Amino acid sequence: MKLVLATNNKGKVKELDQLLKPLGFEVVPIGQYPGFQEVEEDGDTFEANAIKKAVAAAEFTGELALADDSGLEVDALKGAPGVHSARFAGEPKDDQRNNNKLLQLMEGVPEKERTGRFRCVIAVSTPDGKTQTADGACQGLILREMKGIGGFGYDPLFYVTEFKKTFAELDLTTKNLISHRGKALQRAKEILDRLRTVQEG
Ligand SMILES: O=c1nc[nH]c2c1ncn2[C@H]1C[C@H](O)[C@@H](COP(=O)(O)OP(=O)(O)OP(=O)(O)O)O1
Ligand SMILES: [Mg+2]
Repeated sequence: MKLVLATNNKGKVKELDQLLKPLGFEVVPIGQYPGFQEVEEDGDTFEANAIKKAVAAAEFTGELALADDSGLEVDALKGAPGVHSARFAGEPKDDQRNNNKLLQLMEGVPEKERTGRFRCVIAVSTPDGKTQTADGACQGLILREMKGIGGFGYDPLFYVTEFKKTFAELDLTTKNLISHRGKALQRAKEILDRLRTVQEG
């Protein structure tokens, strides 16, 4: 069964692909459908944005579509950048500038107050516009300098105590096991299973 990934983020595609392939889905990134207009992510919540992206992709392609809206909540910044994570340092969205801005805002914040978490909401939408969501979170600390070269986004600054490593130092399989995205997808599996049972009878 075909499953369109409603994301242009190559890092997400890589992670979601590894999680979804074993489930037997034929995973196709939306980039392979020319002419798809990226939706404006103007929702107040991860959920609203994820739904918006999934619905648009399912409608455009006529296939089952899965979207991910995610971001980093930093306690010392009262939950920022949150839903605005991708464009934290303005347009165009840029991981390096976002990380630099985060480092700057966190200057002088003591160890104990450097807590935060990634959140992810996955939305699954059918071509007839029915949508279901699943969420996941992963707790960590914001480092004072970037560490590691893997992953994407804020990964080099996000330190997981349990592994004594940043997300950028973990291999894909380990990140998927513990990440916000991995956890959300674990929950989304049930949604996908049900949809497939209905479809394939
Ligand atoms: O595992 C992660 N590791 C590091 N950073 C992450 C992660 N997960 C989300 N993030 C950051 C990247 C981006 O700054 C924002 C997501 O924004 P978000 O709008 O959901 O994704 P996006 O614009 O990159 O791609 P798209 O909307 O096409 O799916 O949070
Ligand atoms: Mg986005």
